[in-house]
Amino acid sequence: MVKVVICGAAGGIGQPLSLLLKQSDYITHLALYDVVNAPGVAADLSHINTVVIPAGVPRKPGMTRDDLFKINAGIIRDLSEGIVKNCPGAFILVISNPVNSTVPIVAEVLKRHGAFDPRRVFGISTLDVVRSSRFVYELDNSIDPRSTRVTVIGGHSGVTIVPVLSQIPGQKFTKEQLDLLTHRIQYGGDEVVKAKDGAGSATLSMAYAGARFTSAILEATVAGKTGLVESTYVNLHADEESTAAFRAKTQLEYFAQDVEFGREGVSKIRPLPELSAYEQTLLDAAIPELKVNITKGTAFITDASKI
Ligand SMILES: NC(=O)C1=CN([C@@H]2O[C@H](COP(=O)(O)OP(=O)(O)OC[C@H]3O[C@@H](n4cnc5c(N)ncnc54)[C@H](O)[C@@H]3O)[C@@H](O)[C@H]2O)C=CC1
Ligand SMILES: O=C([O-])CC(=O)C(=O)O
Repeated sequence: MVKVVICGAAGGIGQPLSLLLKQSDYITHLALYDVVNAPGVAADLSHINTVVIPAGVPRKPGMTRDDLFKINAGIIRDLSEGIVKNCPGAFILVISNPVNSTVPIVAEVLKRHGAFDPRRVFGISTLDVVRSSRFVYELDNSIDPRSTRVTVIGGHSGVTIVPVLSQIPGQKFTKEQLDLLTHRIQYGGDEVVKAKDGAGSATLSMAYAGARFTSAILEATVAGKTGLVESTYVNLHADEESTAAFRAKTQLEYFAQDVEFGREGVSKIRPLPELSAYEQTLLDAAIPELKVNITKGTAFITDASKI
């Protein structure tokens, strides 16, 4: 029996995401919940394998993802409490923004209850990867977006999104092209928010990205497939050994990076790919911003006076 629950299922992302996940071979029971039936109050939510969370408000033009913190932080905290109560061992896949802060909120709630396993909590940053291969293809039609996976590291907002375009085989982008691509990838979400003009943010592309990520998790955790890799925002203690040097150097506890999945969720966090000087500069700009985002999420649970 493999139960998956979507919290915030009535929303823009939740609806198409549920349609895509209904086609999964691995899910025997897909539960869809919205506000009133969040896990904290639902009775039948034991034995949940995976919880996908797109609950919360999306941006309007002119807002940053961080502007959503005021409303979404509390929603994520309450849902996390519900998860602890009903299905503490579930894999938790967070879509709700600001992902850089909402993932630490989930972790801190779970820690409070002694239920935190860093291998099982993920921020879904797959949309940055999807956008990267699409935008690269628009610039160079000889690159197939279906088979060209761009590693995106850092986080999921603005300057914290660091696409590692130098790793694309045979790429020869000029500085001008790199600037253009990087900006589009970092601010692709803003482009959509602006185009929707008050009607929300990316929904169908996020549903696609969310279904792709959830499917990879299920293939690894349920079907035991190996070798599945996605860039995702995780707590670096999920793989103490591989991340020790990076944590010591940056003092970061959370970071998006290529992660290999296994039966328990994270099986390995891949080492950072070799970065060009251009990408190193992007990473240097991402780190302080990430620290602020992470501290804000953590403090929301541990010491609200710091926010
Ligand atoms: N990680 C990513 O790459 C992306 C993240 N997002 C984020 O996903 C979130 C959802 O976006 P949309 O689906 O477009 O928004 P939406 O407003 O269409 O839907 C949100 C849903 O959450 C529900 N909800 C609100 N409070 C809740 C609670 N306490 N418990 C359970 N459900 C609750 C609402 O009733 C609604 O059904 C936003 O925060 C948005 O910024 C959006 C696109 C990409
Ligand atoms: O930009 C937003 O608000 C939604 C999002 O995370 C994205 O589209 O990448």
